[in-house]
Amino acid sequence: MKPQLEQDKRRVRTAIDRCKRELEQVRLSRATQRKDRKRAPVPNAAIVGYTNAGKSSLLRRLTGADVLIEDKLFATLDTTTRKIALPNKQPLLLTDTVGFVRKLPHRLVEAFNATLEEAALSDFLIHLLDASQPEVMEYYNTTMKVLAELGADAKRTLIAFNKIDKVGDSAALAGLRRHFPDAVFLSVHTGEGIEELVERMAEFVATGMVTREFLIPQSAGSLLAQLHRQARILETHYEGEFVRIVAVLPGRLAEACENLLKEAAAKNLIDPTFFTDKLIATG
Ligand SMILES: Nc1nc2c(ncn2[C@@H]2O[C@H](COP(=O)(O)OP(=O)(O)OP(=O)(O)O)[C@@H](O)[C@H]2O)c(=O)[nH]1
Ligand SMILES: [Mg+2]
Repeated sequence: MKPQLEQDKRRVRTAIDRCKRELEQVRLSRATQRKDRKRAPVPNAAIVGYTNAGKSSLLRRLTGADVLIEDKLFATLDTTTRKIALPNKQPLLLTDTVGFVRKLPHRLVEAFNATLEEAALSDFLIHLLDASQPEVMEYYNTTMKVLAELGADAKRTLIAFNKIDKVGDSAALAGLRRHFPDAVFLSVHTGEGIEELVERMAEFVATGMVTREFLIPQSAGSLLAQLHRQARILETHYEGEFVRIVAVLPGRLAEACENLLKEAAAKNLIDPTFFTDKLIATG
C-alpha cells in the first residue's frame, strides 16, 4: 500500500475514534439531563415522525427554539428539548427528534437511538406527518412500526398532519380526515390549526399520566391512601411531619391533589409559607 494512502487511512481512523468518543460524551450528558428531567414535575412530549415532516419547524413555531430546519432528509441529528406554556399555564417539555425512515443509514444509528430513548420516556407523542406527501400512509406505517419495535406504539399519541397549505382541499386530504377523525390538520407555515394542536396538547397533559412530586402532611391520611391506590409511587421520603412522594399518576388526579394541598394551605392546615417554599408539585 502506498505510504500516502496508509497515512490517510490512519487519519480517518483517528477522526472516527474522536467522533465516537464525542458521541459517547453526548449520550452521557443526555442521560444525566434526562434523569434530572424525570425527577422534574413537568410533563414531556416528543414530536416524532418521518423525516422532513416539519418536526423542527413545529418546535420552532411553538417555542421559538433556534433549531435547524431544512428541506432535506435528516436535517436534525440530535434531539432538542424546550419548554412551552400551555393555555392553562401548564408547562410542557417538547422534544424534537431525528426523523424516522424505513432503512436507517448506518451513520445515523447512534443519533436515532437517542430519539428512540426520548420517545420511550415521554408522557405522550405527537406523531407529525406531511399531508402533502402521496406516500403519507407508508410513512405513517413506517413510524408506527419503529414505535412498535420500541414498545411505544401503545403510548398515547396525538396525530397531526402538517403542510395543509400545500394540498388545499384535495380529495387526498378529505381521505386522511376520514381515516384519522381525531387528528389535527395544520400548517406550521400559515399557523392554521396550531391553536387547535396546542389545545389538544393541553388536554393530553390533563388526562395523561404525569410524574409529580408532592409534599404531603403525614396527617393527611386519606390523601396518602388515595395516592397509594391510584398512583405508582416511585419514591417516598419522610421529612418531619411531611412525606415527600414522587409518583406517576393521571393528570387529573395530580391536579386534584394539588388543589387539595392548596386548600389545606389556605385554611392554615399547612403553614402556607412552608407550602409555597417547599411544595414542588405546582406543575
Ligand atoms: N409548505 C410547508 N412547508 C413546511 C411546513 N412546515 C415545514 N415545512 C418545510 O418542510 C421542510 C422540512 O422541515 P423540518 O422542520 O426541517 O422537518 P423535520 O421533520 O424536522 O425533518 P428532519 O429533521 O429531517 O427529520 C422545510 O423545508 C420546512 O420549511 C408547512 O406547514 N408548509
Ligand atoms: Mg428536524
